[in-house]
Amino acid sequence: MLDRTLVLDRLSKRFGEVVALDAVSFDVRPGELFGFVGSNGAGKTTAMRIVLGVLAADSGEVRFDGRPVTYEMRTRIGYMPEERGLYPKMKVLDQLVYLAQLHGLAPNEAHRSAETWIARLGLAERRHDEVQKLSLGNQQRVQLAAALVHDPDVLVLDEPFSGLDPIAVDVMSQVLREKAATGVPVVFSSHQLDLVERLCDRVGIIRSGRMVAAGTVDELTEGAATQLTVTAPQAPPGWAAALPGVHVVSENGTSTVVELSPGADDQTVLEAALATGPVREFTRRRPPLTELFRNAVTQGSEQ
Ligand SMILES: Nc1ncnc2c1ncn2[C@@H]1O[C@H](COP(=O)(O)OP(=O)(O)OP(=O)(O)O)[C@@H](O)[C@H]1O
Repeated sequence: MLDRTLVLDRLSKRFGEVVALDAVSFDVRPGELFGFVGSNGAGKTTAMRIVLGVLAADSGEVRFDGRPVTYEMRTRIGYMPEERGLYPKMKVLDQLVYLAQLHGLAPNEAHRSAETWIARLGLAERRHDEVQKLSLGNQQRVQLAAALVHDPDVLVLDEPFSGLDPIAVDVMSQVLREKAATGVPVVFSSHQLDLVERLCDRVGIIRSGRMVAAGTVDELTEGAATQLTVTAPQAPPGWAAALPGVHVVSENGTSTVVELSPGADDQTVLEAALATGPVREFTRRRPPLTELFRNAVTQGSEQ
């Protein structure tokens, strides 16, 4: 039976003294959008390059369909490299046709596919322009088209959203969702965590070459301390600061976010809020991915 899961299994890579990856493992399942996040220099690009075979791992293995990824299988991966990889002087259509043929499509198929993606990504008026004459955002659209033009079985995209305007972000998001919906595993790196949270089925967080968390945002939230949002318009600033087992995360106008220590009672917070006057909101809050990320990348580090 086919198992179209992309598996990174204990990948390690050093550059001299620098340990870029230390036994990094995660998998991207068929039909899944997987967000790969981590601070600058955490190892995302290195891991993606190893998946593509642009770099060799010191140890560990990449598998797809249950088998180690070979050179032939790599031609079935759509890749958007961080450094981008287009020929600046080639025209958009020519470039896409060329890349599609390089990946094994017959000339007429290559043409058809290139035209399809040019239309889908809003590049019709630019199809005979040299890539170097396009705006950066449009170059990025061409780069996405280049990753998709050979109808890949896997998509690996290094920061595909960086530098895109909101419309282009929507187009990119939609295309990635559609591609995943056809059963393709899609992994992309990004520093735009709100976008990752909105778009991805699962998220992996890497810190200094080690995976520190992977799962759905709900799974990553499990075990996090309970947080409450309390809106009490007449409460004086700092009203919650002295409550036992309560840590004030933020105070924004009349709205206060507090975190409870294990065993602390949310009713104590409610009573304290009510003692100040009316309470307009009292809800449990799911920490956003940015907060989980901040905790994951700072926990256990020296700073
Ligand atoms: N070719 C190389 N030679 C030496 N060191 C390298 C090389 N490529 C990466 N590194 C180092 O490996 C570590 C991981 O880098 P990598 O580019 O994978 O991080 P990243 O998570 O993609 O970062 P960013 O978010 O900034 O793109 C960094 O310390 C980087 O300096």
